[in-house]
Amino acid sequence: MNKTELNQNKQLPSKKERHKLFGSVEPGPRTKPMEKDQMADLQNSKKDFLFDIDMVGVSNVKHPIRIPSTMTPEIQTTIGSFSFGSSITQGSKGTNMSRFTEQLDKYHNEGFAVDIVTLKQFTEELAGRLKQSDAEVEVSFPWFFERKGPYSGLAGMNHADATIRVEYDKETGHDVTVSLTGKITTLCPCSKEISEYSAHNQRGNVTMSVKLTDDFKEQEIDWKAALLEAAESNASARIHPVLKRPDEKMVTEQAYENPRFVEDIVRLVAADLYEYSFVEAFTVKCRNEESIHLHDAVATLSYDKKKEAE
Ligand SMILES: Nc1nc2c(ncn2[C@@H]2O[C@H](COP(=O)(O)OP(=O)(O)OP(=O)(O)O)[C@@H](O)[C@H]2O)c(=O)[nH]1
Repeated sequence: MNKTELNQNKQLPSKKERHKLFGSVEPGPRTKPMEKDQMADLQNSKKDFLFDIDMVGVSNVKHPIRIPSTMTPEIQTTIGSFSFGSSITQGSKGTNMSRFTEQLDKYHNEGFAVDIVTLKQFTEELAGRLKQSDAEVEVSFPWFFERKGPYSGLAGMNHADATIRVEYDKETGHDVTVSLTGKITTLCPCSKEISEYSAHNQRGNVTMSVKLTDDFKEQEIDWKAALLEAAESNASARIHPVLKRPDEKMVTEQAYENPRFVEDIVRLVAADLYEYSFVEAFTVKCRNEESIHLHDAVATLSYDKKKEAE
């Protein structure tokens, strides 16, 4: 049916009358100032407000961002979920929340590419804008990468969940922690050992949180690709978007030849992170979605190379 054939016989009241019908009322008298400089500024009141606050800010801010990558696609537009904050002292009532998103828009207008150098600059500038001695910014986003079938070479897109967290303090400088959750295939070693045929397998979620060394250079290392490789190269098999039968055979056999418990995964991934010179400390978690249970199998391992050096 097209526009002219539609039967529109109902006589509706005007939009203004409709709003009134549903409860809208005439605006009341305006007694408070409209000009910014005459408005009360509660958040900037100075008094003894009992406690310092560790962090106050905004979270769950969705924004388009550009992500550079050494894997294809080399630049991608994706959606970042941001949180911003800073501490405030006992003497301040509140922070100026509009300044977080105001700064985000400034960077957006300058073509915000979310890399570590830019985020460090962003966080330091934010502390200045807030007139605080510290600030923190965290952004999480789905990072996409091309993956080819091992035999056919047919490509498709996979993704991993990435997070960058930058903490800035006027006294101590920047601390950067990056995280990546990649998905892998694991095949149960116990099931393989005890069964006449087959072995059950799982989809594993490997989350690596890594504190970067102060001299980390992202022009030399793509941390996303490095963490993904740590997870996938230690798995029973990698996960692929496109698999033809020869690919499927290869992936199935590879998983059977490389059985892994959840404990094996966290230890093997930890070994790779230990060898990465840009990693100062790390936590590895693996959560296997079990195919023979309704529950998941989980393991966590943390290591701090700085403590080892002490
Ligand atoms: N501090 C504080 N602000 C809030 C809270 N809830 C909402 N707001 C925000 O207060 C913001 C406006 O505050 P400011 O950023 O201080 O605005 P302003 O004082 O005009 O901004 P400046 O000119 O930068 O000082 C709005 O964006 C609201 O979102 C809250 O719980 N605490």
